[in-house]
Amino acid sequence: MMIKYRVHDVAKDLDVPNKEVLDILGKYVKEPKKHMTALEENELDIVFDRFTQDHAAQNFDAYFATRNAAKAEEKPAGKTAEKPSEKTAKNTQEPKKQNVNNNNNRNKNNDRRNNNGNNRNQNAQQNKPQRPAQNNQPSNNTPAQESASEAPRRRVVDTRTVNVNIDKYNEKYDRLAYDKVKNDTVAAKQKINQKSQRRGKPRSAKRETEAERLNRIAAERKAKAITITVPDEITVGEFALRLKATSAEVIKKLMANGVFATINDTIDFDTAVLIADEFHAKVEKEVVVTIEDRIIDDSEDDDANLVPRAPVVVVMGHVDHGKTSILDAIRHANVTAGEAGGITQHIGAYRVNIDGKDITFLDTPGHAAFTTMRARGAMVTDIAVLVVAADDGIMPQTVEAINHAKAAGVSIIVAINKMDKPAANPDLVKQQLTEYELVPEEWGGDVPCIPVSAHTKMGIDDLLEMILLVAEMKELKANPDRAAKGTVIEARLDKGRGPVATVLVQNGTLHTGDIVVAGTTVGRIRAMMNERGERVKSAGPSVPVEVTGLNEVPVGGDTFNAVSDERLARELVEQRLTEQKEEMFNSQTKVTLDNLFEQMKEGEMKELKVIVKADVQGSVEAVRQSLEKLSNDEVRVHVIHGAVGAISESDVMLANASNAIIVGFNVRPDPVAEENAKRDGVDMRLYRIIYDCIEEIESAMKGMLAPKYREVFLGKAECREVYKITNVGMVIGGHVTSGKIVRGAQVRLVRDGIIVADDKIASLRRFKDDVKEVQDGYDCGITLERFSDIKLGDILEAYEMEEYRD
Ligand SMILES: Nc1nc2c(ncn2[C@@H]2O[C@H](COP(=O)(O)OP(=O)(O)OP(=O)(O)O)[C@@H](O)[C@H]2O)c(=O)[nH]1
Repeated sequence: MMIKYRVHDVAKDLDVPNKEVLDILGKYVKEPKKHMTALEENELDIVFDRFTQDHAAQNFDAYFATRNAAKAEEKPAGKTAEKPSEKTAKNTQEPKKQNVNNNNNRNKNNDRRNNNGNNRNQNAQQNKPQRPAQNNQPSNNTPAQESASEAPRRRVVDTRTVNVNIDKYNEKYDRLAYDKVKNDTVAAKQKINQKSQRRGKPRSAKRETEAERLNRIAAERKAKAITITVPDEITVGEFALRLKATSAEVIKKLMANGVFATINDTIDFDTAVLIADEFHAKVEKEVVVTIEDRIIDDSEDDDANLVPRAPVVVVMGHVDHGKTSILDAIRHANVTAGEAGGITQHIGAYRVNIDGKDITFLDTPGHAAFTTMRARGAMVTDIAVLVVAADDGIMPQTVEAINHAKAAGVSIIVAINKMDKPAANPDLVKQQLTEYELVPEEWGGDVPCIPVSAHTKMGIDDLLEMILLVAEMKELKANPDRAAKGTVIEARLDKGRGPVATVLVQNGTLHTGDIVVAGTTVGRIRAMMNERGERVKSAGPSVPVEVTGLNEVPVGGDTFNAVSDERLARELVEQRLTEQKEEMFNSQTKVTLDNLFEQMKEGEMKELKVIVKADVQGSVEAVRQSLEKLSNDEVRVHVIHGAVGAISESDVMLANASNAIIVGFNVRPDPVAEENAKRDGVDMRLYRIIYDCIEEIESAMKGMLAPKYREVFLGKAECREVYKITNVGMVIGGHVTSGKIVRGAQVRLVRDGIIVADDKIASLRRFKDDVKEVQDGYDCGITLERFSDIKLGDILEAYEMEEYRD
């Protein structure tokens, strides 16, 4: 389609007023034209020719001079476009240009017209450089032909002859691709190139070897002098890890220092410091922050916060010397008429008030409770009242009580009781006391001796006064303004109230609602009650209260603490329970006939528990009776379970839980039981004759057990066929299921867990050959020396007896 090229278009492209184009046309064309008139081809030629002639440049130099000046002002984008144009201009020699013009002007005019819409502006710009070429080259063609050919020709040449420096771009691409490959994983080709470059080179050239790494770390260590933290004890492996060294390095250094330890062995802090020094590392003691540290306030009290507290008193003495009577007398002496009947509670401790001063008595007479508490690390009492009956004097339990009180470092006050009795001889008691380094005050010593009578209440007040006096001397103090800490005096499970505990607050103040951890129990104090059965909201130092709200019954002597965080408190209790279980598990040594005597000697074994399994009920009973008759003064033999049948998994479980040994008569353990017994260390003794069993256990109890032989298991075979061969007898077609079957070995024939025979292997064959042994997984033919009643499915257990010394 022909695009209309109007006058004003031409004028615009030539960058001249419409009038100039119209004037040219007016000169050469008859018909008058207007600016909207579309021009014919010949008309256009005329315009371009005329226009070219009118605007011709003088020469190329002049053209380029003006061109370069203009270029400086142009945008950079213009530059690239300009370069090729210049080249083209230079290359274009005058005769050549003429030809081009001559040959192509018509076609190019057509091109130009076709591209008219898009290229008008471009044409206008390109027109200017065309002028000098045309000017310098006076053409034989018509002006119209020459000028019309220039613009389209330049445009075409521009794109075709641009000499792109491909190498430069390749170079740039290479650089870009390399960078990208370094950071990313693109440019596959580049990657391949890199890989191929790497091929043939040793890997170590790029990667650090292990030795290099270690050297580097060692150098770093030396340079930096790292500091590590180490607890009291640390395993070699963990220590090496913290040192950033290998275990082998640490073990080597340890050996050099005379310590032979493996990776799992522990070394103490001092050794760790020594070794760390060789690694140029400093060691700091690791402070382990436990849950206790976080929730229990264990800080020392400031003297300024301390206030006097009531003494805590325990009453001790020989049986029937009047401990309970004295405690009752004190309790009643302190009850005013109005309160009579108010004392209905027994909470394990009570307080009396003497002239405005309190005394707390532990209502658990006897040194047993006192000792139990001490054994649990609870230091509860300040003063011990030693009750000695004036008519009886010092007796064995009095001595024990003295020793316990002394060991605990508590002050002793002697109450010489039963003074109302005619046979009372207080001087004798005092005399006896001196024998135990308790010198009465009146004899120049420091032990107050108060004659009392629980019956007549004589001297009770003096006793209480003396307690207060001693307490005063001791300057007992506590800080009521902190979280409570104390000891569980006693505890029980109440049907309606759940766990109930009497606790003695020793420091701080306990409030209802407090979260408390007591040993392995935890809870929020629901209610508190004093010894009068009155509800109280708080209990300060030396105050005994009965509390409810704990999740379990604590143990007397457990320390309790009011804590700050319930969740952590529960976690702490869980932790304590786990530790307790582990401790129990570790401390419990399984009883075996071999260690029975040791355990008896150490007093750990008071009762030998036995589980009896036999093939018939008669044997079970016979064994039970025979064994129980073995009981002596030191140990009682107790058959905790007896039954017929093979030793089962549950027998082993029972033995494990109750620390018993298992005795089997003509029975065998099933495979699971055998495995479990081995794992749990349960002693399983298997006999065929009751007498052997009795003898062995008896000698074990006497420490005489020294078995010289033991059974060594060889292997098991299952009877899969039975053949009867004349002159040979019964032949077992067996399959070895574990270990090996050996010719001449002892063999036990087991049917449904019961031993049906104990015999010897007479012959062993593989196919037709006699063999010495047959391994696991193979079939074989077996004959026994004596037993012939063989059945399919019977198990043959081959074993041999081995002599051994302890
Ligand atoms: N005559 C007289 N008898 C007393 C006196 N004190 C206690 N008794 C008697 O001594 C006996 C034992 O008294 P308890 O108070 O039970 O003695 P205990 O030391 O608590 O005894 P156990 O709890 O068994 O250790 C009782 O029969 C009392 O009546 C006293 O001062 N005078």
